[in-house]
Amino acid sequence: MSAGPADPVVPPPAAEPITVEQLQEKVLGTVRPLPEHPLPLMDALGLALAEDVVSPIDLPRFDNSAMDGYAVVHRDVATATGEAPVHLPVVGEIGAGQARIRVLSEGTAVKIMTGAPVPAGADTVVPYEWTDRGEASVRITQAPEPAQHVRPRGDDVSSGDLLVERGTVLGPRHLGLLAAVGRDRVRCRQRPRVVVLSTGSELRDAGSELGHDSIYDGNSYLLAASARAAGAIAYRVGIVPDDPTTFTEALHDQLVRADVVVTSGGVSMGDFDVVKEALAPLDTMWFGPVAMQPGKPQGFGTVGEDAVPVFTLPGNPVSAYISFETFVVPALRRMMGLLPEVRPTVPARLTHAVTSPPGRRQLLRGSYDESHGAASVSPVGGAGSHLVGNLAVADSLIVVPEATTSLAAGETVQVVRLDVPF
Ligand SMILES: Nc1nc2c(c(=O)[nH]1)N[C@H]1C(S)=C(S)[C@@H](COP(=O)(O)OP(=O)(O)OC[C@H]3O[C@@H](n4cnc5c(N)ncnc54)[C@H](O)[C@@H]3O)O[C@H]1N2
Ligand code: MOO
Repeated sequence: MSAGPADPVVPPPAAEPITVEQLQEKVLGTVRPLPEHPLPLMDALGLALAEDVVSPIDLPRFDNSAMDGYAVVHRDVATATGEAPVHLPVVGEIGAGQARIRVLSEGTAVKIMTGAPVPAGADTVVPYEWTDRGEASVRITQAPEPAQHVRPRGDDVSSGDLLVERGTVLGPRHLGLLAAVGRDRVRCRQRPRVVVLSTGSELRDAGSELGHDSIYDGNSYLLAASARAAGAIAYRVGIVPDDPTTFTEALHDQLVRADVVVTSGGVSMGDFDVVKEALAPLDTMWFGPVAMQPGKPQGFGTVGEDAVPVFTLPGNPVSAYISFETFVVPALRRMMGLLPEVRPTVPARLTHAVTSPPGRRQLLRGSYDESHGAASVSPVGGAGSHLVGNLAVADSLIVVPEATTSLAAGETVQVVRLDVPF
């Protein structure tokens, strides 16, 4: 039997895409909440509180004046009018933080400033506007109500009150309250440290010269800024060329300071897809397509002794960004103890018709508007995953479900609002 022509190389069958939810489940089944620590208040902004905070003191801490004026005994001034003013000797002055006079005798008045402690014996404050502002003696021409302009101790917060509940996401007002009762640290889950690596031999740093075939590395800024916006600490590592050994070394160098690693590029079908080449042999990593657009080629798993979660996002900028929002943000929120983990969608009326390929959930860039009552969303630019100009203008993603290939203007769609806290 004579030898025939060599058998053609048959490529392995393409992997079946998994759904967005399946990859989210894989991610959330892997990442764990980070440990809790007492953190300085300013570092706790945006984090979930990991303790119930009970007030150790009353607020106001002492009866204090709500006005600049005179502290008096109400009985002494009850009859004061313009026609029949009351005159009282002034025994001194009490400034906020300068309360040398602690007791007031009947038949006298003491100057008092807003916030200063009302002396024992006094029960009412007469504002300057109802007096002649006398120094040695004061003429009072209007009678206040009993206890008027006195802010009583414990009126706002009582010692022992539950001030901020475990799980509350701390905003500026919570931090203000916690500091007001004397807390300088609170227990929170620590922020994840996210290392961002951009791969691609075509990449150059912003600010440097471009060659005829090079482009600027926008993704490391896009992803590091997204990590910071999600509440994480971001380390933007330099560009890694398309060389698997260099990539593996760069990755392992970074693991020591990473709770999460995010890479961009090198995960598709190309001849230089460095990330896939370096990590696909690990049985702790998964690579495959996800039924979404942009963001089809994805990889996720863990690397190193500490099993650091690694997200290998596609290099196209819009794909990288949408993948980060869809898969990395829920992981970061799980680590920080923030709920919900996946950003919720809201309904809105579509202003223009759109089309979409079958079998993939399309996430179209959109501009959301609720200024005219009902919520609406307009598509921004095309669907191409290289269109960063459009991405910067968009504030939302229009969700076109997998089985839908077209939507008419006026239909209701689900929208991911990108810039609103959740
Ligand atoms: N034969 C096939 N080719 C491609 C497929 C496919 O299924 N079969 N999928 C396409 C899809 S979808 C995507 S998304 C991309 C993903 O490719 P990679 O993750 O391997 O990314 P690269 O090839 O490295 O880069 C893609 C694109 O993005 C630019 N890029 C990369 N990094 C950056 C960066 N840091 N800043 C700015 N721009 C970046 C890069 O220059 C390329 O233009 O694969 C398709 N191909
Ligand atoms: O799926 Mo790719 O992520 O379209 O650009």
